[in-house]
Amino acid sequence: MGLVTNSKGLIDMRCDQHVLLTPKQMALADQEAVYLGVPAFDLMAAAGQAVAEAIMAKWTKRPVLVMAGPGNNGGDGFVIAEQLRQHNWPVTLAFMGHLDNMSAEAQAHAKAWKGEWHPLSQTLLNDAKLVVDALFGAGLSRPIEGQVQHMLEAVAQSGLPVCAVDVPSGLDGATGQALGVVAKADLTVTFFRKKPGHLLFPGRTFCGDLLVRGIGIPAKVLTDLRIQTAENHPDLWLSDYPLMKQDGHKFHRGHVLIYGGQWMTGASRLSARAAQRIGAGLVSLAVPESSWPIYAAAMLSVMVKPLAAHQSEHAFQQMLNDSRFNVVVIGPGAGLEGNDKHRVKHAVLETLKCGRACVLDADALTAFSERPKALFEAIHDACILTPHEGEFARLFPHLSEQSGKDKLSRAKQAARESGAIVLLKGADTVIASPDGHAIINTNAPAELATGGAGDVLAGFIAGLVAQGMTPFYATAAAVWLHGEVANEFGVGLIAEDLTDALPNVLQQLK
Ligand SMILES: NC(=O)C1=CN([C@@H]2O[C@H](COP(=O)(O)OP(=O)(O)OC[C@H]3O[C@@H](n4cnc5c(N)ncnc54)[C@H](OP(=O)(O)O)[C@@H]3O)[C@@H](O)[C@H]2O)[C@H](O)CC1
Ligand SMILES: [K+]
Repeated sequence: MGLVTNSKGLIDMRCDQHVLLTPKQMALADQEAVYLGVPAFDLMAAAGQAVAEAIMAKWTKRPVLVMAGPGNNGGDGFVIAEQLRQHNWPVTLAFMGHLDNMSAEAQAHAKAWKGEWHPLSQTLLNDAKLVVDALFGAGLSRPIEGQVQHMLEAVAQSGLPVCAVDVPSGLDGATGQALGVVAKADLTVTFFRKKPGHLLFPGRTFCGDLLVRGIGIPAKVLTDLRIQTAENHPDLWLSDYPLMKQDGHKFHRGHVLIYGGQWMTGASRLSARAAQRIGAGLVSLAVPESSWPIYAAAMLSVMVKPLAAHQSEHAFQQMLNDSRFNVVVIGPGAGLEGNDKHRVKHAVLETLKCGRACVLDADALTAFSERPKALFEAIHDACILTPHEGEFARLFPHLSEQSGKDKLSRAKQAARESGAIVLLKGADTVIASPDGHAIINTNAPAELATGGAGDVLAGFIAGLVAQGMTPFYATAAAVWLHGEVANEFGVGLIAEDLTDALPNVLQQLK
Protein backbone atom coordinates (compact mmCIF):
# COMPACT_ATOMS: atom_id res chain seq x y z
CA MET A 1 0.00 0.00 0.00
CA GLY A 2 1.07 3.57 0.15
CA LEU A 3 -0.25 5.09 -3.05
CA VAL A 4 -0.30 8.35 -1.22
CA THR A 5 3.45 8.20 -1.44
CA ASN A 6 5.71 8.41 -4.42
CA SER A 7 8.56 6.02 -5.09
CA LYS A 8 10.70 7.67 -2.41
CA GLY A 9 8.05 7.02 0.24
CA LEU A 10 7.15 10.70 0.31
CA ILE A 11 3.73 12.14 -0.09
CA ASP A 12 2.58 12.34 -3.68
CA MET A 13 2.61 15.83 -5.10
CA ARG A 14 -0.90 15.45 -6.50
CA CYS A 15 -1.95 16.01 -2.88
CA ASP A 16 0.33 19.01 -2.58
CA GLN A 17 -2.42 21.47 -1.68
CA HIS A 18 -3.83 19.17 0.96
CA VAL A 19 -0.73 18.16 2.87
CA LEU A 20 -0.56 19.14 6.51
CA LEU A 21 2.69 20.37 8.01
CA THR A 22 3.66 20.06 11.63
CA PRO A 23 5.12 23.28 13.06
CA LYS A 24 8.56 21.64 12.82
CA GLN A 25 8.06 20.82 9.14
CA MET A 26 6.80 24.36 8.61
CA ALA A 27 10.00 25.74 10.10
CA LEU A 28 12.00 23.49 7.74
CA ALA A 29 9.91 24.69 4.78
CA ASP A 30 10.67 28.23 5.84
CA GLN A 31 14.42 27.53 6.07
CA GLU A 32 14.43 25.76 2.73
CA ALA A 33 12.69 28.72 1.10
CA VAL A 34 15.37 31.02 2.49
CA TYR A 35 18.04 28.61 1.24
CA LEU A 36 16.42 28.77 -2.20
CA GLY A 37 16.83 32.53 -2.17
CA VAL A 38 13.61 33.94 -0.69
CA PRO A 39 14.68 36.49 1.96
CA ALA A 40 13.30 35.80 5.46
CA PHE A 41 12.40 39.49 5.64
CA ASP A 42 10.13 39.06 2.60
CA LEU A 43 8.46 35.95 4.03
CA MET A 44 7.57 37.85 7.17
CA ALA A 45 6.41 40.88 5.19
CA ALA A 46 4.17 38.66 3.07
CA ALA A 47 2.82 36.85 6.13
CA GLY A 48 1.95 40.08 7.91
CA GLN A 49 0.47 41.63 4.80
CA ALA A 50 -1.72 38.57 4.18
CA VAL A 51 -3.14 38.83 7.68
CA ALA A 52 -3.70 42.58 7.41
CA GLU A 53 -5.57 42.08 4.14
CA ALA A 54 -7.70 39.33 5.66
CA ILE A 55 -8.56 41.63 8.57
CA MET A 56 -9.52 44.51 6.30
CA ALA A 57 -11.68 42.13 4.23
CA LYS A 58 -13.52 40.75 7.26
CA TRP A 59 -13.92 43.73 9.56
CA THR A 60 -14.78 47.37 9.07
CA LYS A 61 -12.19 49.92 10.15
CA ARG A 62 -11.95 49.94 13.96
CA PRO A 63 -9.42 50.36 16.79
CA VAL A 64 -7.14 47.30 16.90
CA LEU A 65 -4.91 45.94 19.62
CA VAL A 66 -2.02 43.94 18.16
CA MET A 67 -0.39 41.65 20.74
CA ALA A 68 3.13 40.83 19.51
CA GLY A 69 5.12 38.00 21.10
CA PRO A 70 8.86 37.41 21.51
CA GLY A 71 9.46 35.39 18.30
CA ASN A 72 8.66 35.57 14.62
CA ASN A 73 4.93 35.34 15.29
CA GLY A 74 5.44 38.68 17.04
CA GLY A 75 7.43 39.84 14.01
CA ASP A 76 4.37 39.19 11.87
CA GLY A 77 2.42 41.24 14.39
CA PHE A 78 4.61 44.31 13.77
CA VAL A 79 4.02 44.00 10.02
CA ILE A 80 0.25 43.71 10.56
CA ALA A 81 0.26 46.75 12.85
CA GLU A 82 2.16 48.87 10.35
CA GLN A 83 0.04 47.73 7.40
CA LEU A 84 -3.20 48.53 9.21
CA ARG A 85 -1.80 51.88 10.36
CA GLN A 86 -0.92 52.75 6.77
CA HIS A 87 -4.56 52.12 5.90
CA ASN A 88 -5.54 54.60 8.62
CA TRP A 89 -6.73 52.02 11.13
CA PRO A 90 -6.21 53.13 14.76
CA VAL A 91 -3.63 50.60 16.00
CA THR A 92 -2.25 49.97 19.49
CA LEU A 93 0.73 47.64 19.72
CA ALA A 94 1.56 45.63 22.84
CA PHE A 95 4.87 43.81 22.82
CA MET A 96 6.09 41.10 25.17
CA GLY A 97 9.70 40.15 24.64
CA HIS A 98 13.14 41.61 24.02
CA LEU A 99 13.91 43.20 20.71
CA ASP A 100 17.55 42.05 20.92
CA ASN A 101 16.47 38.40 21.18
CA MET A 102 14.37 38.52 18.04
CA SER A 103 15.45 37.27 14.62
CA ALA A 104 17.02 39.83 12.30
CA GLU A 105 13.88 39.99 10.13
CA ALA A 106 11.61 40.44 13.15
CA GLN A 107 13.85 43.21 14.47
CA ALA A 108 13.78 44.93 11.09
CA HIS A 109 10.00 44.78 10.90
CA ALA A 110 9.66 45.89 14.52
CA LYS A 111 11.79 48.94 13.75
CA ALA A 112 9.63 49.70 10.70
CA TRP A 113 6.57 50.06 12.96
CA LYS A 114 5.86 53.78 13.16
CA GLY A 115 3.59 53.76 16.20
CA GLU A 116 4.12 53.52 19.95
CA TRP A 117 5.16 50.41 21.87
CA HIS A 118 3.22 49.34 24.98
CA PRO A 119 3.85 46.53 27.41
CA LEU A 120 1.17 43.82 27.42
CA SER A 121 -1.63 45.03 29.70
CA GLN A 122 -5.29 44.23 30.11
CA THR A 123 -6.24 47.91 30.23
CA LEU A 124 -5.34 48.15 26.52
CA LEU A 125 -8.45 46.11 25.80
CA ASN A 126 -10.70 48.96 26.95
CA ASP A 127 -10.29 50.96 23.75
CA ALA A 128 -9.99 48.04 21.34
CA LYS A 129 -12.68 46.71 19.03
CA LEU A 130 -10.52 43.92 17.56
CA VAL A 131 -7.57 41.95 18.92
CA VAL A 132 -4.76 40.52 16.78
CA ASP A 133 -3.10 37.56 18.47
CA ALA A 134 0.52 37.46 17.30
CA LEU A 135 1.92 36.16 20.61
CA PHE A 136 2.96 32.59 19.80
CA GLY A 137 2.75 30.56 16.63
CA ALA A 138 4.76 27.57 15.52
CA GLY A 139 7.33 28.16 18.26
CA LEU A 140 5.02 27.54 21.22
CA SER A 141 7.14 25.29 23.42
CA ARG A 142 5.31 25.05 26.75
CA PRO A 143 1.98 25.83 28.40
CA ILE A 144 1.01 29.48 28.60
CA GLU A 145 1.08 30.76 32.18
CA GLY A 146 1.32 33.88 34.30
CA GLN A 147 0.82 37.30 32.79
CA VAL A 148 0.11 36.06 29.25
CA GLN A 149 -2.44 33.64 30.61
CA HIS A 150 -4.21 36.49 32.43
CA MET A 151 -4.10 38.60 29.28
CA LEU A 152 -5.64 35.82 27.16
CA GLU A 153 -8.32 35.25 29.78
CA ALA A 154 -9.13 38.95 29.71
CA VAL A 155 -9.33 38.87 25.90
CA ALA A 156 -11.78 35.97 26.12
CA GLN A 157 -13.84 37.79 28.74
CA SER A 158 -13.93 40.98 26.71
CA GLY A 159 -15.90 39.23 23.96
CA LEU A 160 -13.86 41.18 21.39
CA PRO A 161 -13.33 39.55 17.99
CA VAL A 162 -9.89 37.98 17.64
CA CYS A 163 -7.73 37.34 14.61
CA ALA A 164 -5.02 34.73 15.23
CA VAL A 165 -1.75 34.82 13.33
CA ASP A 166 -0.80 31.31 12.13
CA VAL A 167 -2.41 29.54 15.12
CA PRO A 168 -4.36 30.79 18.12
CA SER A 169 -1.72 31.25 20.85
CA GLY A 170 -1.68 28.25 23.16
CA LEU A 171 -2.78 25.81 20.45
CA ASP A 172 -0.30 23.09 19.52
CA GLY A 173 -0.28 23.15 15.73
CA ALA A 174 0.85 19.53 15.55
CA THR A 175 -1.86 18.00 17.71
CA GLY A 176 -4.84 20.33 18.04
CA GLN A 177 -4.42 20.26 21.80
CA ALA A 178 -4.29 23.26 24.11
CA LEU A 179 -1.06 23.99 25.96
CA GLY A 180 -2.54 25.77 28.95
CA VAL A 181 -4.94 28.50 27.94
CA VAL A 182 -5.81 29.20 24.28
CA ALA A 183 -6.85 32.49 22.72
CA LYS A 184 -9.98 31.43 20.82
CA ALA A 185 -10.12 33.21 17.48
CA ASP A 186 -12.82 34.24 15.03
CA LEU A 187 -10.36 34.17 12.16
CA THR A 188 -7.03 32.38 11.86
CA VAL A 189 -4.71 33.12 8.98
CA THR A 190 -2.03 30.51 8.48
CA PHE A 191 0.77 30.39 5.95
CA PHE A 192 1.68 28.08 3.06
CA ARG A 193 -0.22 24.96 4.24
CA LYS A 194 -2.60 24.02 7.07
CA LYS A 195 -1.29 22.26 10.17
CA PRO A 196 -2.96 19.19 11.78
CA GLY A 197 -3.85 21.29 14.83
CA HIS A 198 -6.14 23.46 12.70
CA LEU A 199 -8.27 20.41 11.85
CA LEU A 200 -8.18 18.17 14.91
CA PHE A 201 -10.48 18.90 17.83
CA PRO A 202 -10.41 20.89 20.03
CA GLY A 203 -8.04 22.92 17.83
CA ARG A 204 -10.59 23.36 15.07
CA THR A 205 -13.00 25.10 17.43
CA PHE A 206 -10.28 27.53 18.53
CA CYS A 207 -9.47 28.70 15.00
CA GLY A 208 -12.79 30.13 13.82
CA ASP A 209 -12.64 30.68 10.06
CA LEU A 210 -9.36 29.39 8.69
CA LEU A 211 -7.55 30.99 5.78
CA VAL A 212 -4.35 29.70 4.18
CA ARG A 213 -2.21 32.27 2.44
CA GLY A 214 0.86 31.79 0.28
CA ILE A 215 3.83 33.89 1.38
CA GLY A 216 6.29 33.11 -1.38
CA ILE A 217 7.46 29.67 -0.23
CA PRO A 218 7.81 27.53 -3.37
CA ALA A 219 5.90 24.20 -3.32
CA LYS A 220 9.07 22.30 -4.16
CA VAL A 221 10.29 22.70 -0.57
CA LEU A 222 7.72 20.01 0.29
CA THR A 223 9.69 17.34 -1.54
CA ASP A 224 12.19 16.64 1.20
CA LEU A 225 9.97 17.10 4.23
CA ARG A 226 8.78 13.48 4.54
CA ILE A 227 5.20 14.62 4.91
CA GLN A 228 2.88 11.86 5.99
CA THR A 229 -0.37 13.62 6.72
CA ALA A 230 -2.99 15.23 4.50
CA GLU A 231 -6.52 16.61 4.73
CA ASN A 232 -9.07 14.39 3.03
CA HIS A 233 -10.07 15.61 -0.42
CA PRO A 234 -10.99 13.91 -3.72
CA ASP A 235 -7.67 15.10 -5.18
CA LEU A 236 -6.02 12.44 -3.03
CA TRP A 237 -7.95 9.51 -4.44
CA LEU A 238 -10.07 10.50 -7.43
CA SER A 239 -7.58 9.10 -9.93
CA ASP A 240 -7.99 5.71 -8.25
CA TYR A 241 -11.74 5.98 -7.87
CA PRO A 242 -13.65 3.27 -9.80
CA LEU A 243 -15.84 5.49 -11.92
CA MET A 244 -18.33 3.44 -13.96
CA LYS A 245 -17.15 2.36 -17.39
CA GLN A 246 -19.46 2.11 -20.40
CA ASP A 247 -18.34 -1.44 -21.04
CA GLY A 248 -18.33 -2.36 -17.33
CA HIS A 249 -19.72 -5.69 -16.14
CA LYS A 250 -21.05 -6.57 -12.71
CA PHE A 251 -18.43 -9.29 -12.37
CA HIS A 252 -15.71 -6.70 -12.81
CA ARG A 253 -17.03 -4.67 -9.92
CA GLY A 254 -16.33 -7.15 -7.17
CA HIS A 255 -18.44 -9.18 -4.81
CA VAL A 256 -18.87 -8.12 -1.19
CA LEU A 257 -19.71 -10.74 1.43
CA ILE A 258 -21.35 -9.42 4.58
CA TYR A 259 -21.71 -11.36 7.78
CA GLY A 260 -25.19 -10.92 9.27
CA GLY A 261 -26.18 -11.51 12.88
CA GLN A 262 -29.25 -13.10 14.34
CA TRP A 263 -30.96 -10.18 16.07
CA MET A 264 -29.77 -6.81 14.84
CA THR A 265 -30.65 -7.57 11.25
CA GLY A 266 -30.85 -3.92 10.18
CA ALA A 267 -27.15 -3.14 10.61
CA SER A 268 -25.71 -5.59 8.09
CA ARG A 269 -28.55 -4.80 5.69
CA LEU A 270 -27.52 -1.14 5.81
CA SER A 271 -23.96 -2.18 5.01
CA ALA A 272 -25.16 -4.35 2.15
CA ARG A 273 -27.23 -1.58 0.65
CA ALA A 274 -24.35 0.86 0.98
CA ALA A 275 -21.93 -1.50 -0.77
CA GLN A 276 -24.44 -1.87 -3.61
CA ARG A 277 -25.04 1.83 -3.98
CA ILE A 278 -21.38 2.70 -4.13
CA GLY A 279 -21.03 0.32 -7.03
CA ALA A 280 -20.06 -3.17 -5.87
CA GLY A 281 -21.10 -5.58 -8.65
CA LEU A 282 -22.62 -8.11 -6.30
CA VAL A 283 -23.37 -8.24 -2.60
CA SER A 284 -24.13 -11.34 -0.54
CA LEU A 285 -25.24 -11.63 3.04
CA ALA A 286 -24.40 -14.74 5.06
CA VAL A 287 -27.00 -14.99 7.83
CA PRO A 288 -28.19 -17.42 10.50
CA GLU A 289 -30.76 -19.77 9.09
CA SER A 290 -33.29 -18.74 11.73
CA SER A 291 -33.19 -15.09 10.62
CA TRP A 292 -33.06 -15.85 6.91
CA PRO A 293 -36.73 -14.96 6.19
CA ILE A 294 -36.26 -11.48 7.71
CA TYR A 295 -33.19 -10.75 5.62
CA ALA A 296 -34.48 -12.33 2.43
CA ALA A 297 -37.79 -10.51 2.56
CA ALA A 298 -36.11 -7.13 2.81
CA MET A 299 -33.28 -7.54 0.33
CA LEU A 300 -34.30 -7.86 -3.29
CA SER A 301 -31.04 -7.54 -5.13
CA VAL A 302 -28.76 -8.94 -2.43
CA MET A 303 -28.14 -12.66 -2.31
CA VAL A 304 -28.95 -13.96 1.18
CA LYS A 305 -27.28 -17.24 2.11
CA PRO A 306 -28.54 -19.12 5.18
CA LEU A 307 -25.94 -20.63 7.50
CA ALA A 308 -27.37 -23.74 9.18
CA ALA A 309 -27.28 -23.37 12.97
CA HIS A 310 -25.52 -26.66 13.73
CA GLN A 311 -22.64 -25.97 11.37
CA SER A 312 -22.65 -22.20 10.82
CA GLU A 313 -18.90 -21.76 11.38
CA HIS A 314 -18.09 -24.47 8.90
CA ALA A 315 -20.62 -23.08 6.42
CA PHE A 316 -19.08 -19.60 6.57
CA GLN A 317 -15.61 -21.08 6.13
CA GLN A 318 -16.89 -22.93 3.07
CA MET A 319 -18.22 -19.69 1.61
CA LEU A 320 -14.80 -18.11 1.95
CA ASN A 321 -13.43 -20.78 -0.39
CA ASP A 322 -15.29 -18.99 -3.16
CA SER A 323 -12.66 -16.55 -4.37
CA ARG A 324 -15.25 -14.36 -6.11
CA PHE A 325 -15.98 -12.80 -2.71
CA ASN A 326 -13.17 -10.29 -2.77
CA VAL A 327 -14.11 -8.27 0.36
CA VAL A 328 -15.76 -9.33 3.59
CA VAL A 329 -17.54 -7.08 6.11
CA ILE A 330 -17.92 -8.37 9.65
CA GLY A 331 -19.28 -6.50 12.61
CA PRO A 332 -22.47 -4.55 11.94
CA GLY A 333 -25.17 -6.34 13.92
CA ALA A 334 -22.96 -9.41 14.26
CA GLY A 335 -23.88 -9.95 17.92
CA LEU A 336 -21.89 -10.74 21.05
CA GLU A 337 -24.49 -12.67 23.05
CA GLY A 338 -23.87 -16.26 24.09
CA ASN A 339 -22.16 -18.18 21.35
CA ASP A 340 -22.34 -15.24 18.93
CA LYS A 341 -19.06 -13.80 20.13
CA HIS A 342 -17.21 -17.02 19.47
CA ARG A 343 -18.78 -17.25 15.99
CA VAL A 344 -17.84 -13.67 15.18
CA LYS A 345 -14.22 -14.23 16.23
CA HIS A 346 -14.10 -17.39 14.20
CA ALA A 347 -15.49 -15.61 11.13
CA VAL A 348 -12.92 -12.80 11.49
CA LEU A 349 -9.95 -15.11 11.94
CA GLU A 350 -11.00 -17.37 9.05
CA THR A 351 -11.45 -14.34 6.80
CA LEU A 352 -8.02 -13.05 7.70
CA LYS A 353 -6.45 -16.50 7.39
CA CYS A 354 -7.45 -16.74 3.76
CA GLY A 355 -5.98 -13.32 3.07
CA ARG A 356 -9.29 -11.74 2.15
CA ALA A 357 -9.63 -7.95 2.23
CA CYS A 358 -11.97 -7.13 5.07
CA VAL A 359 -13.68 -4.33 6.93
CA LEU A 360 -13.99 -5.08 10.64
CA ASP A 361 -16.43 -2.90 12.50
CA ALA A 362 -18.47 -2.78 15.72
CA ASP A 363 -18.95 -6.26 17.27
CA ALA A 364 -16.08 -7.72 15.24
CA LEU A 365 -13.77 -5.34 17.13
CA THR A 366 -15.37 -5.67 20.54
CA ALA A 367 -15.26 -9.48 20.23
CA PHE A 368 -11.47 -9.22 20.57
CA SER A 369 -11.37 -6.81 23.50
CA GLU A 370 -10.16 -9.47 25.94
CA ARG A 371 -7.23 -10.40 23.74
CA PRO A 372 -6.64 -7.89 20.93
CA LYS A 373 -3.33 -9.60 20.19
CA ALA A 374 -5.19 -12.57 18.70
CA LEU A 375 -6.65 -10.16 16.15
CA PHE A 376 -3.44 -8.24 15.49
CA GLU A 377 -1.44 -11.41 14.88
CA ALA A 378 -3.89 -12.42 12.15
CA ILE A 379 -4.15 -9.02 10.45
CA HIS A 380 -2.73 -8.43 6.99
CA ASP A 381 -2.42 -5.22 4.99
CA ALA A 382 -5.85 -5.34 3.35
CA CYS A 383 -7.64 -5.19 6.67
CA ILE A 384 -9.50 -2.07 7.77
CA LEU A 385 -10.60 -1.50 11.35
CA THR A 386 -13.34 1.12 11.76
CA PRO A 387 -13.73 1.80 15.49
CA HIS A 388 -15.42 4.68 17.23
CA GLU A 389 -13.60 5.90 20.33
CA GLY A 390 -15.29 3.30 22.59
CA GLU A 391 -14.38 0.35 20.38
CA PHE A 392 -10.92 1.81 19.85
CA ALA A 393 -10.30 1.97 23.62
CA ARG A 394 -11.27 -1.69 23.96
CA LEU A 395 -8.63 -2.74 21.42
CA PHE A 396 -6.00 -0.15 22.32
CA PRO A 397 -6.58 0.73 25.99
CA HIS A 398 -3.21 2.50 26.24
CA LEU A 399 -4.23 4.79 23.37
CA SER A 400 -7.69 5.79 24.59
CA GLU A 401 -8.86 9.41 24.63
CA GLN A 402 -7.87 9.49 28.29
CA SER A 403 -4.25 8.65 27.42
CA GLY A 404 -3.58 12.36 26.89
CA LYS A 405 -2.18 11.68 23.41
CA ASP A 406 -3.68 13.42 20.42
CA LYS A 407 -6.00 11.66 18.00
CA LEU A 408 -3.62 11.70 15.04
CA SER A 409 -0.80 10.05 17.02
CA ARG A 410 -3.20 7.58 18.59
CA ALA A 411 -4.59 6.44 15.23
CA LYS A 412 -1.11 6.24 13.70
CA GLN A 413 0.21 4.19 16.59
CA ALA A 414 -2.80 1.86 16.48
CA ALA A 415 -2.25 1.27 12.77
CA ARG A 416 1.42 0.53 13.39
CA GLU A 417 0.70 -1.82 16.29
CA SER A 418 -2.14 -3.72 14.63
CA GLY A 419 -0.84 -3.73 11.06
CA ALA A 420 -4.30 -2.65 9.83
CA ILE A 421 -5.63 0.52 8.34
CA VAL A 422 -7.32 2.22 11.25
CA LEU A 423 -10.25 4.55 10.75
CA LEU A 424 -10.80 6.29 14.07
CA LYS A 425 -14.23 7.87 13.84
CA GLY A 426 -15.43 11.24 15.04
CA ALA A 427 -16.05 14.75 13.78
CA ASP A 428 -12.33 14.72 12.91
CA THR A 429 -12.07 11.13 11.66
CA VAL A 430 -8.47 10.00 11.17
CA ILE A 431 -7.53 7.29 8.69
CA ALA A 432 -4.09 5.90 9.46
CA SER A 433 -2.03 3.30 7.69
CA PRO A 434 0.66 1.09 9.25
CA ASP A 435 3.36 2.83 7.17
CA GLY A 436 2.76 6.11 9.02
CA HIS A 437 0.55 7.91 6.53
CA ALA A 438 -2.64 9.48 7.74
CA ILE A 439 -5.56 11.47 6.40
CA ILE A 440 -7.73 13.76 8.51
CA ASN A 441 -11.33 14.12 7.38
CA THR A 442 -13.01 17.47 7.86
CA ASN A 443 -16.36 17.42 6.04
CA ALA A 444 -18.49 15.48 8.55
CA PRO A 445 -21.52 17.43 9.80
CA ALA A 446 -23.15 16.83 13.19
CA GLU A 447 -26.03 15.04 11.43
CA LEU A 448 -23.77 12.02 10.91
CA ALA A 449 -24.00 11.15 14.59
CA THR A 450 -27.01 8.92 13.98
CA GLY A 451 -27.62 5.21 14.48
CA GLY A 452 -26.55 3.07 11.54
CA ALA A 453 -24.27 5.68 9.93
CA GLY A 454 -21.26 3.50 10.81
CA ASP A 455 -22.84 0.45 9.19
CA VAL A 456 -23.32 2.43 6.01
CA LEU A 457 -19.71 3.60 6.12
CA ALA A 458 -18.46 0.01 6.44
CA GLY A 459 -20.49 -0.86 3.34
CA PHE A 460 -19.14 2.12 1.38
CA ILE A 461 -15.57 1.11 2.16
CA ALA A 462 -16.15 -2.53 1.24
CA GLY A 463 -17.91 -1.53 -1.97
CA LEU A 464 -14.91 0.53 -3.07
CA VAL A 465 -12.35 -2.11 -2.10
CA ALA A 466 -14.43 -4.65 -4.03
CA GLN A 467 -14.01 -2.49 -7.13
CA GLY A 468 -10.24 -2.50 -6.81
CA MET A 469 -9.41 0.63 -4.84
CA THR A 470 -6.52 0.24 -2.42
CA PRO A 471 -7.82 -0.10 1.14
CA PHE A 472 -6.28 3.19 2.34
CA TYR A 473 -7.76 5.26 -0.46
CA ALA A 474 -11.05 3.34 -0.43
CA THR A 475 -11.39 4.22 3.24
CA ALA A 476 -10.56 7.87 2.63
CA ALA A 477 -12.98 8.09 -0.30
CA ALA A 478 -15.77 6.37 1.63
CA VAL A 479 -15.34 8.69 4.62
CA TRP A 480 -15.37 11.77 2.42
CA LEU A 481 -18.45 10.65 0.45
CA HIS A 482 -20.21 9.74 3.71
CA GLY A 483 -19.63 13.29 4.98
CA GLU A 484 -20.53 14.89 1.69
CA VAL A 485 -23.82 13.02 1.40
CA ALA A 486 -24.72 14.03 4.95
CA ASN A 487 -23.96 17.66 4.10
CA GLU A 488 -26.00 17.48 0.96
CA PHE A 489 -28.97 15.92 2.78
CA GLY A 490 -28.83 18.22 5.80
CA VAL A 491 -31.12 18.10 8.81
CA GLY A 492 -33.32 15.10 9.52
CA LEU A 493 -30.77 12.65 8.15
CA ILE A 494 -31.14 8.98 9.04
CA ALA A 495 -28.74 6.23 8.02
CA GLU A 496 -30.92 5.04 5.13
CA ASP A 497 -30.68 8.50 3.56
CA LEU A 498 -26.92 8.12 3.26
CA THR A 499 -27.31 5.37 0.72
CA ASP A 500 -30.32 6.89 -0.98
CA ALA A 501 -28.69 10.30 -1.44
CA LEU A 502 -25.28 8.95 -2.48
CA PRO A 503 -26.01 8.96 -6.24
CA ASN A 504 -26.33 12.77 -6.27
CA VAL A 505 -22.89 13.16 -4.77
CA LEU A 506 -21.36 10.50 -7.03
CA GLN A 507 -22.82 12.34 -10.00
CA GLN A 508 -20.85 15.45 -9.04
CA LEU A 509 -17.67 13.46 -8.52
CA LYS A 510 -17.32 12.57 -12.19
N1 LIG B 1 7.34 30.07 6.99
C1 LIG B 1 6.65 30.52 7.95
O1 LIG B 1 5.75 29.87 8.41
C2 LIG B 1 6.91 31.78 8.49
C3 LIG B 1 6.50 32.00 9.77
N2 LIG B 1 6.57 33.13 10.36
C4 LIG B 1 5.97 33.28 11.66
O2 LIG B 1 6.88 32.77 12.60
C5 LIG B 1 6.21 31.99 13.55
C6 LIG B 1 7.16 31.05 14.20
O3 LIG B 1 8.15 31.82 14.78
P1 LIG B 1 9.09 31.32 15.96
O4 LIG B 1 9.98 32.42 16.27
O5 LIG B 1 9.66 30.03 15.57
O6 LIG B 1 8.10 31.01 17.14
P2 LIG B 1 7.02 31.89 17.91
O7 LIG B 1 7.01 33.27 17.46
O8 LIG B 1 5.75 31.15 17.82
O9 LIG B 1 7.45 31.80 19.44
C7 LIG B 1 8.75 31.57 19.88
C8 LIG B 1 9.05 32.40 21.08
O10 LIG B 1 8.05 32.24 22.05
C9 LIG B 1 8.62 31.72 23.25
N3 LIG B 1 7.63 30.83 23.86
C10 LIG B 1 7.19 29.68 23.40
N4 LIG B 1 6.23 29.19 24.18
C11 LIG B 1 6.07 30.07 25.19
C12 LIG B 1 5.22 30.14 26.33
N5 LIG B 1 4.33 29.19 26.56
N6 LIG B 1 5.32 31.17 27.15
C13 LIG B 1 6.22 32.14 26.92
N7 LIG B 1 7.06 32.15 25.86
C14 LIG B 1 6.97 31.12 25.01
C15 LIG B 1 9.86 31.06 22.83
O11 LIG B 1 10.71 31.00 23.91
P3 LIG B 1 11.74 29.77 24.08
O12 LIG B 1 12.23 29.91 25.47
O13 LIG B 1 10.96 28.51 23.88
O14 LIG B 1 12.76 29.95 23.06
C16 LIG B 1 10.34 31.98 21.73
O15 LIG B 1 10.90 33.13 22.26
C17 LIG B 1 5.11 31.36 12.78
O16 LIG B 1 4.08 30.90 13.61
C18 LIG B 1 4.69 32.50 11.86
O17 LIG B 1 3.74 33.32 12.50
C19 LIG B 1 7.34 34.20 9.65
O18 LIG B 1 6.98 35.41 9.95
C20 LIG B 1 7.22 34.08 8.14
C21 LIG B 1 7.61 32.82 7.68
K1 LIG C 1 -0.74 33.42 17.33
